[in-house]
Amino acid sequence: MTIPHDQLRGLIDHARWFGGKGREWTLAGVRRVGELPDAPDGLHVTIDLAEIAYDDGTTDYYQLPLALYAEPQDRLSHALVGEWDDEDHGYAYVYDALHDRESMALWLAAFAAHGVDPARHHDVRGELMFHRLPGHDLDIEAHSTLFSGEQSNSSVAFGEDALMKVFRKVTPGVNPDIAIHQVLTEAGSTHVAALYGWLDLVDDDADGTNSTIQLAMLQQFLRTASDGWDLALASVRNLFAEADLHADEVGGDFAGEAARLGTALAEVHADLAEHFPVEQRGADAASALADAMAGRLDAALDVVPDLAPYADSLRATFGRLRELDGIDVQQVHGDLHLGQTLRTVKGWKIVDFEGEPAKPLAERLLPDSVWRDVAGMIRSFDYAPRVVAMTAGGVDIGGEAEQRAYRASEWAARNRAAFLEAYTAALGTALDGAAGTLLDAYLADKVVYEAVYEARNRPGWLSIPLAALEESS
Ligand SMILES: Nc1ncnc2c1ncn2[C@@H]1O[C@H](COP(=O)(O)OP(=O)(O)O)[C@@H](O)[C@H]1O
Ligand SMILES: O=P(O)(O)O[C@H]1O[C@H](CO)[C@@H](O[C@H]2O[C@H](CO)[C@@H](O)[C@H](O)[C@H]2O)[C@H](O)[C@H]1O
Repeated sequence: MTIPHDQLRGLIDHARWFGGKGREWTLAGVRRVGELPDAPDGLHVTIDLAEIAYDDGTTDYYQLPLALYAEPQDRLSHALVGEWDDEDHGYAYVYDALHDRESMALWLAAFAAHGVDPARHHDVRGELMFHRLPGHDLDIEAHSTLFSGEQSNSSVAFGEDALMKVFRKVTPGVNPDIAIHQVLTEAGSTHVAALYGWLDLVDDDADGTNSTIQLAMLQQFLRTASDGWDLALASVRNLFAEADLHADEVGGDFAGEAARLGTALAEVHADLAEHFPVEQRGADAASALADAMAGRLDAALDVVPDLAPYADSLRATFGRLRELDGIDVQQVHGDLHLGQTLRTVKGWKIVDFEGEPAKPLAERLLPDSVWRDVAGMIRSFDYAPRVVAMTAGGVDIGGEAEQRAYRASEWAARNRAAFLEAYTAALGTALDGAAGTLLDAYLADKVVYEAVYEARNRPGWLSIPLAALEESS
C-alpha cells in the first residue's frame, strides 16, 4: 500500500512550516526520494517529497523526513504521523524523523561519513549527496533537539556543536541560504554562522537530465546567542515600564545595538558585493520594480481588503520609484528582520539567507537593492513596540494605551535612526533623494507583504502592518 494521503495531509495542514495556509490544496502525490544508510534493525529513515497541488494550478513540493519503525515508539507519540503498510518496508509506525534522536543521529553520521570525501558524497541509494566544507570536526555523539520556534523550515541542534536546517518547501536549483553561507564562510565573514555542510538530492528527470534539489544545511550552532527580536521586545518592555522616562534614559535602550546591527549589515552587504555580481541598472529596471510592487499590491488587495484605504498612497510611493533613473543591485539577504539576527559575545550575526519564503527559489538569488534589507529591519523596529503595546492588554486607565502608542513610535524612530546612521556611515553612502525613494518603496512593499503574511499566518497581528499604514497616511 502506498502512503495514505489523509494521514500526511493532517501533518502538513497543521505544520507551522506549511506556506500554503489559506489556499485550497490537495495532496497530489508522495514520492520517496532517499533513505539514510546504516539504520538499525526495525528502523528505516526516509525522505519523501509531498506534492501539493493548489486550485490555481500551481504546485509546491514539501520535504517530509520520516522514521518508519516496525514497532510503536511510546517516546515519540507526540510525533506520530500514522501507521501504514509501506511500499518499501512493510507495516510501519511512522513518525516525523526530526523529533527522533535515533533518526537524527543517522543524518549527522551521514554528514560525517560521506560529506568530506567527494568520492563518498553519494549515499547508498545513490540520490542523496552529503557535502561538507573543511575546517570543522563534527561531534557525532551529540544528541539532537528539534527547535520549536515559528519557522518556515525545521531546525535541529546537535548538542552544542551544529545546527541542521531542513528545508521544507523545496524546488530544483541553488538554495540561496547555502550558496550565501558558503561564500560568506569562505570569505571569513564574522557576521554569519559558519557553514559546515549541506545535503543535495540529485534527481533524475524523466528526460534523463539531472536536477539538484537542496534539502538541508548544517552550520555552526550559536548556542549562547540571543535572538535580536527577543532583545528588542525586552528593550521595549523596559521603556513601557518606566512611564516618565525616555528611551535614552532607560536601562535597556536598544539604540547602541541598532547601530551595531547597521554596521554588521553594511559589512555583509560589502562582502556580498565583492563575491556576487553587482549591476547598475537603468530606468527600465526602476519602472519594472515599481510595476512588480504595484502588482503585489493588487494581489494583496484581494487577500486583505483592509488595505484598500491605503492603496492610492502606496501606488503613489511606487509611482515615485517608477520615475528614478536607475537602481544599483547586488546579492542581498532578501527577508531581513530582527528575528534573523542573533547577538553573540562576538557581535551580531545574520541568519537565514533564504530570501522571502513566498518567492520562487530562482527569483531569490537574483540581485536586488540593498534598501530591501534596510527596509526589512526598519519594519522590524516598527513591529517590536507595536507587538508589546498590543499584548500589554489590561484596562486602559488614564490613557495608558495612547501613552504606549506614543512611546512605541519613540522607540521605533530612535532605533531606525541609529541603525540607518550606522549603516550609511559604514558604507560611505547617503540616504539622498534616490535612495530615500527606493527605501520608501521597499518599506511600502514590505508592509503590503506583511499584511498578506499576517492575514494568512497570524490574523491577530494583521493590525500591526495596518496600523503602520494608518500612521503614515
Ligand atoms: N547558527 C545558528 N545558531 C543558533 N540559532 C540559530 C542559528 N541559525 C538560526 N538560528 C535560530 O533558529 C531559528 C530559525 O532559523 P531560520 O534560519 O530563521 O529558519 P527559517 O528559515 O525556518 O525561518 C531563528 O530563531 C534563529 O534565531
Ligand atoms: O522568518 P521568515 O523568513 O519565515 O519570515 C517570515 O516570518 C516573519 C515572522 O516570523 C515575518 O516577519 C514579520 O514579523 C516579525 C515579528 O515576528 C517582524 O520582526 C518583521 O518585521 C515582520 O515582517 C516575515 O515578514 C516573513 O517573511
